[in-house]
Amino acid sequence: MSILYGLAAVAIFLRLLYAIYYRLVASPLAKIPGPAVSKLIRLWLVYQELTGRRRTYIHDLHKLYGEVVRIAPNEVSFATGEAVKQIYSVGGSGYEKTEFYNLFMNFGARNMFSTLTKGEHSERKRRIADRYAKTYVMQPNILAGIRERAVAFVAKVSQDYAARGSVNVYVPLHCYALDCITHHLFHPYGTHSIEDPEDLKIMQELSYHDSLKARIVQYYLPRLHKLIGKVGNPFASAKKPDLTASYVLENCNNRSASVSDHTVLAKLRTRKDSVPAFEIPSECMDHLAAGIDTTGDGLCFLMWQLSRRESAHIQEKLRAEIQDNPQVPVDDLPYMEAVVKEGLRCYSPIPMSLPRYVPEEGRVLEGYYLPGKTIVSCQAWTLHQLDTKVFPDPEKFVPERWLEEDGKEDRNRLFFAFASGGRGCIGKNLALMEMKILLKEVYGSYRTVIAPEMTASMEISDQIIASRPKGQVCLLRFEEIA
Ligand code: HEM
Repeated sequence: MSILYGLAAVAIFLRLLYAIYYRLVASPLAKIPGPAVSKLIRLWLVYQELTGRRRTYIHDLHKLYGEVVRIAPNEVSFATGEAVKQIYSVGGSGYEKTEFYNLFMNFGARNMFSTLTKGEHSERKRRIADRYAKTYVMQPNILAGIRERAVAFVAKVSQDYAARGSVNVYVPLHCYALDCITHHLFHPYGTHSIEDPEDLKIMQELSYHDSLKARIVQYYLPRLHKLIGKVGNPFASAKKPDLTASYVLENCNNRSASVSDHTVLAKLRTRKDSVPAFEIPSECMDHLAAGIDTTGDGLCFLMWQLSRRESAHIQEKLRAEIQDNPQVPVDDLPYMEAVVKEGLRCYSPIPMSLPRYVPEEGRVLEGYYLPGKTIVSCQAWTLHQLDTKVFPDPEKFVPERWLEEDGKEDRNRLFFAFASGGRGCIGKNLALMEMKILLKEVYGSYRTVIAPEMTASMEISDQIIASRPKGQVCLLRFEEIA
């Protein structure tokens, strides 16, 4: 018996030795630079994810090892424009998504964002893409809906400022993003969370969740997640967005017949032939969630940055452009465009890596052979900073860099805030118009500065894929321009 145990121990030892040899030496990925620990085990990367440090960990590895880094035994991170093109754009939608995106199913059903394969994705995208096309978003009735919410935002902040001497813009900005996306999805049943305390609860439920750890456990250990969820372990219990779910289900199931023709829901309903009824709430819930924190946090970081002392001249320049061109559409203001783009470069609402599988046959990328099913990704945070020839002083907020002709192509190639290719952000045009219209309403009439009592951290805090200001408080003063 003891001989058998001995043989088993030797077999396990040899197996382990071979695994180490394979990962460090024989694997096709062995030549890719990276720390030995990453080449040997995924656990170190998972630890970074659990502690909300994946983005900065990968970024530091890129600074140390260069544009291509092996971050786990079967995972490689890239930071070049060529990799962006190959991974996310070639063949329309690029490489297939990994199971990570299962986390974004809603009500047990898939939606466009969480579909893994190209075929399924393009079928879903065809159903609704026109609702987010630039020409569609630029229609007067759509823009009027956004402007109406921006005016409500300004009314709310000026009222709160008069009452308290500073405004925590984190709250009304997320309300604004929620009200805009629900207008696009469900008008006339969009939320009015800027003014209505009941709708405000939906924003609070969505924007103050703390589910990072639970979702990492759910991704890596789905069975354990289910099991320990039953005994109320905090690692397993991502808080369910019940109010939001009820709101979405109510609109999709009970009010759908009477929503306006321009809405996404109306479009989903008219294509009954191709959209199974049970998938409609999942799709709408995804757009609602995708539209709130991204635009809300992007605007929050941007307004904070514009309110800092060192940005005073930028704010003045933006205000001058707005005031000198009252009749020019916001989308045609070059400095506004540069300010928004620089905001999204410095504070990408989705700064994390977007994982994809190398196709079965394998691929050569940036000179390295990658076998099929290797996980590859790029992250906006690194693409926007690593190459200092393209982005000199990358940590500085300099909108002017986007106005220079020299190097324009390279900058645009590395700009990844909305990802790119067929699976890039469908809400990009809507989000950009929301941001620009709000900035015009605010900075055309107000000067903002950081309130002296502002002590909350504006450090970027990573969530499962998006990021938000760590303190979730941003106190600003609003001084009316005479
Ligand atoms: C500043 C605001 C926004 C940013 C920075 C942003 C960024 C992104 C990024 C990086 C992706 C790709 C994610 C991935 O591949 O894992 C994405 C996808 C997506 N975004 Fe946005 N987003 C923003 C606003 C919005 C809004 C307002 C909507 C409203 C509908 C939206 C809806 C979506 C959807 C549905 C997808 C999935 C597209 C697909 O799979 O084809 N986003 N977004």
